This record gives sequence, C-alpha cells and structure tokens, in this order.
Amino acid sequence: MISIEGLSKIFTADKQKLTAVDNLTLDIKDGEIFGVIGYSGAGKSTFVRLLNRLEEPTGGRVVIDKQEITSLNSRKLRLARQEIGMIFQHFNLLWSRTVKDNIAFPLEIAGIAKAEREQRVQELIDLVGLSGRENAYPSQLSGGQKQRVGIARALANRPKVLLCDEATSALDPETTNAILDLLVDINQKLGLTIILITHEMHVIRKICNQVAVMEKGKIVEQGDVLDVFLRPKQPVTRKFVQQVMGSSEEDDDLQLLMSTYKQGKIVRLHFIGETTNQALISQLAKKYAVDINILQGKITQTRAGAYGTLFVQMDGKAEEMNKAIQYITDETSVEVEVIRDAN
Ligand SMILES: Nc1ncnc2c1ncn2[C@@H]1O[C@H](COP(=O)(O)OP(=O)(O)OP(=O)(O)O)[C@@H](O)[C@H]1O
Repeated sequence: MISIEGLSKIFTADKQKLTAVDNLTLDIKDGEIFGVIGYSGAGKSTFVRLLNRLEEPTGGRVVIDKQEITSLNSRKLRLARQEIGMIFQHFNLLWSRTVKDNIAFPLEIAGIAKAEREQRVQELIDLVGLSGRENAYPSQLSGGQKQRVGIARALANRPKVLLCDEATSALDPETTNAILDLLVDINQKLGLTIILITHEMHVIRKICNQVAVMEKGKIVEQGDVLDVFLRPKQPVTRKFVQQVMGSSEEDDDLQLLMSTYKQGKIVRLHFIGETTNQALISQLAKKYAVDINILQGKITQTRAGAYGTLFVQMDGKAEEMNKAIQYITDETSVEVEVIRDAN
C-alpha cells in the first residue's frame, strides 16, 4: 500500500543543516497497523508529514496505493490527500464549528452535496461513538471526544490510509485505550492501513502488527511487534521494550529464587505469541499429579498473543513432573526451561 524509498528531509535553520529524516526506505502492507516509535527529536513527526507532503521532502519517493505522491502537482496532491486521512496530538479542530460541522468540513471542500454530506456525517458520528454530541462545540468535549471528532473528520472522504501523529499523547491512560480500541475497530471494519507514530511502547504493543524504531532520522530496527519484543537488537529498542516489561534484573532474581525455593524444579516458561493456552497452569495441575507454585513473572498482551516470562516451582514425583514438562513442549508454543532440578 505504501512504498517509501530513500526519503530525506534536511532543515536549514540559522545556516545550520539538520537531517530530520535520513534516507529512509520502508514498505507498508495494505490493512496493516504500522507503528513508528522513537524518542523526541528522532524525526517521527517529520517522517509522517512527508508522507502527505505537509512537509516537502528534500529527496526520495513516496508511493501510496500506486500513486507517486512525491511527483504530484499541487492540484493532484489536494485530491490525493483526500485518500490520506490524518489525526493529530492536539486534535486541530475548528473551535467555531460544532462536532457535525467539523466532520462535514472535508466533505464541503470535496464538493459533496448537502444531503449526502449530512448522511455521511451521521454515519461517521455513529462509527466513532459520538451520537448525541452532534451539536456540541470542541470546547464542550473531553479530550477523548475531541480525538473522536478528529478521527471522524479524517475518515470523512473514505481514505485508504490513516496517519496518526502522537494521537493519544495528550490523553489519559483510560481514554488512550478507548481511542486505540476505536482505531483497531476502524482498521478491521474498513480495512484501512494505519501508520501511527508514538513514543510509548504500550501503544505499539496494544494495536500494531509491525513496528519500526527511529533514531536520529533513521529506522534502526523493524519487524513484527512480537519479534521485536522477543529479540530487541538495538539499545534504544531494548529501552522501549523495558517501558512495557520492566527492566530485567533476572540474574539476581534467579539466584534469589533458587536459594528461597529449595524443593522440586524451578521452571522458566516463556510465552511467545501464546493465544490458546492461557490456562496452562491449571491444565497442568489437572492433568498431572504436580503442584505448581507461581514465583514471579511478567506477561503482556500484544496483538499477536501473549509475550513474557513466568517462573514456577514444580513439585511432585519425578515421572509426573517430566510428563508435565513434556506436555508443555509437545502441545503448546510456550518455551520451557528447567533452570534448577533438586530431584
Ligand atoms: N520546521 C523545522 N525547522 C527546523 N528544524 C525542524 C523543523 N521541524 C523539525 N525540526 C527538527 O527536526 C528534528 C526531528 O523533529 P521531529 O519533530 O520530526 O521529531 P519527533 O521524533 O517527532 O519528536 P517530537 O515527538 O518531539 O516531535 C528535530 O531535531 C527538530 O528540531
């Protein structure tokens, strides 16, 4: 759906040149929710604004749905932008217009007749969950409601792509989750491709299929969200994974676990994309004559399933414990490692 080749942006300020986006090449598939994460100044906002030429590239090519955005003249670019919706951190609503008139605005610009416009606005209001607030002004809305207006307005002309520039950064955690759920809902209902930039790894974890990590204008790491959680290669990526998983002080912890729990086996269970065996521990205890004591762990949910580690103490007859471990190996995708066996 989106193909980016050698995209660059160099700003010149006070005779100094600053490369905000540095020769970036990337492909994004149709229907994907693609996350771009990076710290402040990494070049994320500039990157996303280059895609619809809110910022003019210094070099490179952007092709969206077979149309080369970077070579369009201004009239054709205006038309192409109708196919590329965008939402912003600070919503960018028109304060003198009601909810419904904000949503109608891009339809007016596209020259849609009044009756059709009104029908479309109502559909969008229902889609984003704003029924009953049609005639409110932005100043009368909560942050979450304002972003719902932003989303409805961005979807008005039925775009194929939605760009989200830190769309939840101004919202509290609960509202953030509600807006992220809405984005997933829209992605599924409309098959829309979403590119989302953020500095928060939990946003990536919750809704993205793919993630790219940006640092100093470059993409330093990219892949399936679960793979990046599992094998973060760059220091910056490890820091982002730690935002969700906590820092790993595992070596110290292991010594403490082993000296505290002296009986049976201590087993590390590594969940990677597990979706079907959430009740693993209770299943093991029912099937085999083993006692399982949960010692420590952290498991988080990504869109591709659960990810994380759980340490358990397993006790019972050696034969039963071995059968239980064999079961995990053969029947589930959980990786199992016996890190201490007292028997
Ligand atoms: N219009 C501009 N003129 C000059 N420099 C700019 C301009 N816009 C951005 N920059 C610089 O480009 C670099 C990347 O900025 P950008 O806003 O894209 O980063 P970001 O990753 O989105 O960070 P943030 O989340 O803080 O906005 C920064 O060093 C910034 O100061």
